[in-house]
Amino acid sequence: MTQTVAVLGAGKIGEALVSGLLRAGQAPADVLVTARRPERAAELHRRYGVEAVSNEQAAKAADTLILTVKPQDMGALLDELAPHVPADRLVVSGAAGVPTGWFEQRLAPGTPVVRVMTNTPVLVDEAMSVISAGAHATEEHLRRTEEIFRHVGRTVRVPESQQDAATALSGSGPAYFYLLVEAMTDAGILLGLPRTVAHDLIVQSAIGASVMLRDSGEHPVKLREAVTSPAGTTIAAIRELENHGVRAAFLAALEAARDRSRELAGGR
Ligand SMILES: NC(=O)C1=CN([C@@H]2O[C@H](COP(=O)(O)OP(=O)(O)OC[C@H]3O[C@@H](n4cnc5c(N)ncnc54)[C@H](OP(=O)(O)O)[C@@H]3O)[C@@H](O)[C@H]2O)C=CC1
Ligand SMILES: O=C(O)[C@@H]1CCC=N1
Repeated sequence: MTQTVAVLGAGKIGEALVSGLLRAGQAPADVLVTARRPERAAELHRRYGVEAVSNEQAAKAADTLILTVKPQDMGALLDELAPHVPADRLVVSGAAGVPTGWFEQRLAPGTPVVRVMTNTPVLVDEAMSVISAGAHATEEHLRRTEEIFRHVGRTVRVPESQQDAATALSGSGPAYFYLLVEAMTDAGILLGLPRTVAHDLIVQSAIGASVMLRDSGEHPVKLREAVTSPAGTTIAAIRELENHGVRAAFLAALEAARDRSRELAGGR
């Protein structure tokens, strides 16, 4: 990796990407960051030794620009950035909802744009990053993007038409698991366990179940069946989950997340 990468709007996701790039061997001199607040810029410089520059300087200096501001801040960023981005730069957007066409309309004709939906496990190198090409992005641009995001987890390519669904599933996905852990810990307390014990039991069960899902190659139904003994405890719980419509709640919830991602496309 010898190309310069700039992370514009280095908040939670942007900082995790900077950290991943450096751990993968990219020299701090080849990584630029931008921030809205001077104290945030200083913090990133202190932590990682990377140079904090203006958005305009980043646009002029970096081969790849990764935009990690919130969707609602993307309009202001593009107004500032667009006049300074040469058409041979690769622009990677990490924002939920915003289509590549929106960037293409604001950048010089022919500028390659790639859209990525990652997730917060990027902080522990276990991200799921979902990648789509815009109209002018070639195989080489997709590979460059994959190379960056592979340092912090897995990558998968999908057509851009599937990005709002991917945002609902893996972009927001970690939040659903945290909610589940929270609810199950409360249940443990209801059953008389100390909070710390309940938390540890659920977290380790979640880790064990996740590793089995990833490594066994078995369908989740098979894995669940192996836990569910005839007339046993698990089926008693599953009856209640079905009675309370948990499966239907997930279908409705992910539809709502997908719809919100679509709405963000028009919200800047
Ligand atoms: N959080 C998540 O789980 C996921 C988020 N995403 C997407 O990633 C993006 C970033 O999310 P996240 O990291 O959580 O958000 P953060 O708010 O942590 O990071 C965004 C950063 O951009 C800065 N910023 C805003 N405008 C500008 C500007 N014009 N120039 C320079 N910096 C600017 C903000 O500054 P300030 O600190 O002053 O606000 C902030 O530090 C979003 O688009 C989101 O849709 C994608 C997948 C998962
Ligand atoms: O909630 C959000 O809008 C962002 C995008 C995916 C996860 N967090």
